[in-house]
Amino acid sequence: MQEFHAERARTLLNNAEEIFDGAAVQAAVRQVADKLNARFDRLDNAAFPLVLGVMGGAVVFTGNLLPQLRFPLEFDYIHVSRYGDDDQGGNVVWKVIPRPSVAGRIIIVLDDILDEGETLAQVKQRLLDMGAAEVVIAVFADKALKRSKPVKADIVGLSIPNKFVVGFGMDVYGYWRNLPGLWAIRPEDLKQR
Ligand SMILES: O=P(O)(O)OC[C@H]1O[C@H](OP(=O)(O)OP(=O)(O)O)[C@H](O)[C@@H]1O
Ligand SMILES: Nc1nc2[nH]cnc2c(=O)[nH]1
Repeated sequence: MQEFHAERARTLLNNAEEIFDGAAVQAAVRQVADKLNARFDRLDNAAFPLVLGVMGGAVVFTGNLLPQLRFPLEFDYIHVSRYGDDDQGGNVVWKVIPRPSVAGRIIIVLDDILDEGETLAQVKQRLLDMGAAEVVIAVFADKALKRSKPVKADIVGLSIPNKFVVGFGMDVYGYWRNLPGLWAIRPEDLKQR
């Protein structure tokens, strides 16, 4: 079990660079909401989508986005972790799996970040295997990588550089999910670079 130290948290943040401030973050969430509303907030749309937040990182994005969605929806969550308290991904660990009621539904998956894409690729495949009719992926941030990813997001709030970021739900070693903006951690402060 990791020990937490307030001083370490403050040092990580002091060395970090803010790459999107709170206003830019909120504008990005609004853009995601606009795109989802354009697709689902229509009188001729009989679909009743199930919105699934991918915990824990999506908690802030989800909480900011949901009140901006104007169409009838159901909300639920799944819980998946690939990074744990590390800054590099490992195996995808399912902590809460989707409920069987995903079968036949249009699912809107919300996640904070699409990085290497392993997490959302597995999430999407699992939902389709369980009989989901369609999976629409909306991410707050899509990280620019030089290689291709195993899954694409349908809706992206921000395209971000290839840096390890924290804030707006994202953590470094368990710290700083609570920041309103997005910060890039100084590479020298990461365990694995
Ligand atoms: O595209 P990938 O390289 O697979 O990474 C993206 C995933 O990493 C983060 O989750 P993490 O495993 O850190 O768990 P958390 O949501 O609890 O922060 C994030 O929330 C995504 O789900
Ligand atoms: N906090 C955080 N979690 C991630 N998971 C995948 N990429 C990232 C990242 O850049 N920051």
